[in-house]
Amino acid sequence: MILETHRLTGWYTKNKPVINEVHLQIEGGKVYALLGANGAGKTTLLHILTSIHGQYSGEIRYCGEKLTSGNEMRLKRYRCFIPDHPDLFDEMSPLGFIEFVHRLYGTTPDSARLAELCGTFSFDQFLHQKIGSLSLGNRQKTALINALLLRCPLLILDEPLVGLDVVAIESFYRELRTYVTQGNAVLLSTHLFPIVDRICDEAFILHGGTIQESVTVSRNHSVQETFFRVIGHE
Ligand SMILES: Nc1ncnc2c1ncn2[C@@H]1O[C@H](COP(=O)(O)OP(=O)(O)OP(=O)(O)O)[C@@H](O)[C@H]1O
Repeated sequence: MILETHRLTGWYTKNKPVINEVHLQIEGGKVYALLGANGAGKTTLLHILTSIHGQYSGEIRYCGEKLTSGNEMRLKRYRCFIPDHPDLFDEMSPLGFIEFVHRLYGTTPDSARLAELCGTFSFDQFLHQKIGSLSLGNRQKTALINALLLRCPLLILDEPLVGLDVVAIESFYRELRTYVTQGNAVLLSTHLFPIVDRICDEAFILHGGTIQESVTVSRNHSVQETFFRVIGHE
């Protein structure tokens, strides 16, 4: 199992949990969606999993190892997180950023794969520009290309399509599928059912602070219907 949580409870104000006793199991080879209404706690959950938010109880295990404050930096190599609006360094170029993050992970970017991804995402002409001068979509592509190059066992994405054009979205779908066929897993939060139907294998529905349903995505089963039933809307 790449990621497991046990009784994960997180809060901003003590005794007012935003997520409550969440159990997750994420295995390699699959793309998982995290669904929930506005304010359901999706970003909070992703921030707890990636050690951005530290007010939680319960257990998080990456590849069998329990996450603690002592091994946070070491276990970082098991996952890569892309927030909905990535906070990149404006003065750096995308290439500089990619090299910088790889150094933090104790590795170097694969230049052949970088060239391939730049082609896939029509990104060659932006690789040496200042990040601060890039459009939202191209900033998003910087974070995405970097994450795909890092090849962490788990890629975690918060609202990944923000800013991407239709061609980039198609490439993104293909790249995620390839990523998981190599034994990795992807966990993404989204409000968009087309992305769930198109690329996800499983969907977690977060409501009332807990995962109310874990749905296997298939042609015979409408995730959207289950979602509306769970959150109490027709
Ligand atoms: N920094 C914060 N301090 C206090 N409360 C917060 C903070 N961030 C989020 N919350 C609260 O936690 C709850 C969950 O918010 P969160 O952003 O995790 O939801 P979400 O499911 O990602 O929402 P959305 O779909 O709107 O992005 C909300 O009630 C929100 O107001």
